[in-house]
Amino acid sequence: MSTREGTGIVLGPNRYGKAESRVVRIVRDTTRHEIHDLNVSTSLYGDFAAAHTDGDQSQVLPTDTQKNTVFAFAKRHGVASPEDYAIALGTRLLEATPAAKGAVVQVEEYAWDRIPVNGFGHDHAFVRRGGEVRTAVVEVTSAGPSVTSGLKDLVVLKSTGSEFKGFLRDEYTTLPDADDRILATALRVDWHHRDGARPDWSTTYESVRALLLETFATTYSRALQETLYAMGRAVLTAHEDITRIAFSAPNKHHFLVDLEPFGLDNPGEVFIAADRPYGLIEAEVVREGTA
Ligand SMILES: O=c1[nH]c(=O)c2[nH]c(=O)[nH]c2[nH]1
Repeated sequence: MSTREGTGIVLGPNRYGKAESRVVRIVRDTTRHEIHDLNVSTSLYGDFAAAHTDGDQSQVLPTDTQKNTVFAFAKRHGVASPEDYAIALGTRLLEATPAAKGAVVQVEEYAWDRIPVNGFGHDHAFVRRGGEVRTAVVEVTSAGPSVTSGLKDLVVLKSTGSEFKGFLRDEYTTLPDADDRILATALRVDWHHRDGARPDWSTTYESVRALLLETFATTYSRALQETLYAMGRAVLTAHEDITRIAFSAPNKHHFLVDLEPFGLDNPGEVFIAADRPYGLIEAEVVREGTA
C-alpha cells in the first residue's frame, strides 16, 4: 500500500475498467444470420497505486483501450459462448497490462428468438426473449366500456433488410445513407376496439402480436416509419373490430464499429448498441370514419 507520509491515510483496494460495452455481433456467413447480444464489463486489478498517488498513467491500459479490445475480440475471437469470449478477452487484457494481477470480465447475454413466420424461424428477424408486457385500458361510461389493448417492451431486431437514405439534408446533417443497417426497436403498441366489440381478448392479443412480428420480419424497411405503417395496416386488415392502432417505437441505433485501426474488417458484423439518444417514431394507423 502506498502512503502519504505522515498522514496515516493509504490507498485501499482499487480496480478499474470499462463498464457495459453493448456489443452486438451478427454472424452473417450465410443468409441465415445469428445474433449475439452482449453487455460486457472489464476490470483490471493489480499494482495501480501510482495512478492514484502520483498521477502516473504509465501502467494504466486506458479503459478506452479495454473497450476497443472488447469490440475487436467480438470480431477476432467471436462470441459463440460468453465464457470462451470472456476467457479470451481477459487473457488478452492481462497480457497487455504488466501491472495487472488479474482481469475480470463480466458478460451478460440477452437472448433472442427467431421471429416465427409460417411456422419457421426467420433468417434475419429476431425478438428478444421475455420482457414484453401486455396492457389494457378500459374506460366505462353509461354507453358501455371502451377498450384499448396493447403491449410494450416487445423488442425486435432485423439484421438486414433495412435501409435509410434519400432523407432531407441541411448543413447540420452528417448521417450517411445506409443501404443495409440493423433495424431494432422496443415496440409500444395500443389498439382500440370498436365500441361494443367483445372478441376473445386473448386470442386477439396473440393474433395482433403475431401479425406485428411477421410484418416486421417480412417487410423490407425503408424507414421505421414505413415498417410501423405496414404493421398497422396488417392488423387493421385482419381485425375488422380494431378501429385504430398507435405505435411508439424508439429507434434503437446500432452503429458499425470501426475495426480498421486494429487491422480487422467489419462487413456488418460488430455493432455498438447505443442506448441514448434514440430516434422516437410515433404513428397511428386508423380506419377511416371510425372513432
Ligand atoms: O427509420 C428511421 N427513421 C428516421 O426518421 C430516422 N432518422 C434517422 O436519423 N435515422 C432514422 N431512421
